[in-house]
Amino acid sequence: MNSHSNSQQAHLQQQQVYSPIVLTSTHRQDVQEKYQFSYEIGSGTYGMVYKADDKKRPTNKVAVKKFRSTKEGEGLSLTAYREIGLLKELSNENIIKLLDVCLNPKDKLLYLIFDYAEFDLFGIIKYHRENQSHFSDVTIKSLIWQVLNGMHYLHSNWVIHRDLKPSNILVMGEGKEVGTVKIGDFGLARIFQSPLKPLNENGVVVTIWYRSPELLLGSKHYTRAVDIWAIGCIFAELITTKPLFPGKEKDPKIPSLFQDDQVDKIVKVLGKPTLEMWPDVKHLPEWKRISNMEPYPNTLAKCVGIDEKSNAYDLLSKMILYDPSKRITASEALDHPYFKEQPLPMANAFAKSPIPYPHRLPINKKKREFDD
Ligand SMILES: Nc1ncnc2c1ncn2[C@@H]1O[C@H](COP(=O)(O)OP(=O)(O)OP(=O)(O)O)[C@@H](O)[C@H]1O
Repeated sequence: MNSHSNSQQAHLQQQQVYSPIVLTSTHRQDVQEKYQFSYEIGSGTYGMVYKADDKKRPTNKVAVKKFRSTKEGEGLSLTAYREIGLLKELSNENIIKLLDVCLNPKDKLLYLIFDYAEFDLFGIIKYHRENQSHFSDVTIKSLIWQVLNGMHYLHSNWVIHRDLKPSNILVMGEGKEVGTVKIGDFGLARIFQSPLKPLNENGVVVTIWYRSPELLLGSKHYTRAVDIWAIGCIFAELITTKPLFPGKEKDPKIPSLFQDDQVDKIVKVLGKPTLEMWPDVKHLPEWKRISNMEPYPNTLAKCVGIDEKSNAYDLLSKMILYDPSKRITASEALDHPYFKEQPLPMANAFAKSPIPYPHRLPINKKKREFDD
């Protein structure tokens, strides 16, 4: 290739990278003009979540996620805006609908507007744990089937969630979708930050309980298998109502990212990973740290309290598998005999309406004004 075509190509590449993104008027709208804020319902890594009404369709409740500003002077990259635009295109019965994107001219913050879901698995599991009651088999199966169905859709569209946990698994509380699972927060981890840090810059704790062993051992590559591991952990948690691997997070001031206690919790349930079961583990940066550990037997069935010969155990053990390349995929899991035997999964996971769990409350138990 001659130098002329080389420079032309470089110019073209530059155009591709720096072509201006056209922010439509919908993006630049004042959120308070479009949405009537009720109160704050929670906060997480990225900012606060509010319950609100869509002023044009007041019967429609929405959840508005207000993103914290990034460091002084640092806006969101064009790539981030483009990716958010792509998330708006995603649509499946088991993922939460991103309805609108607002760049608020007043505070210059980004707001994402989602369908409102009355419940999430964090609250629902907590309710059962505190009441010492258990989920029925049909509820567990319906919840896991729907999570896998939403995840299969995301994975087929090249979206890896990366931060799946009970508070991100929402459940609709009313209307024709009552009892339906909606996966929330998908795509955000990649756009905004890596969830590898135990504590983010704003001091919000990021849970490591659902983190896969390959990430814990230092892999920098996110694959679909990290989401399957998290779903496996949530499956076990639904059965027992207790987290399967509740590791203690390390003090973030300690420089190493290696989470000893989290790894320890996993090894004590699944046994020590061997090169036979996971040949590629030897390439992971932190492999040395576990290669000298004592061997343990695999006690997963006992820890979860299910029969080793059951289909439920077979599926669970294929999700919570050390080697990510051998871990079951979402599409294979949906085809597993567990979902073909009675009771069959249902669209309303709770098989009754209204769903008998406490509704979301304002986080300060009193109405909070949007701007205070
Ligand atoms: N669409 C929604 N409808 C109703 N509640 C929601 C919706 N999206 C999120 N929430 C709730 O708002 C709260 C805060 O959510 P958020 O996703 O910001 O944080 P998180 O999941 O607790 O933590 P992280 O940000 O680290 O993932 C959670 O209780 C979550 O269930």
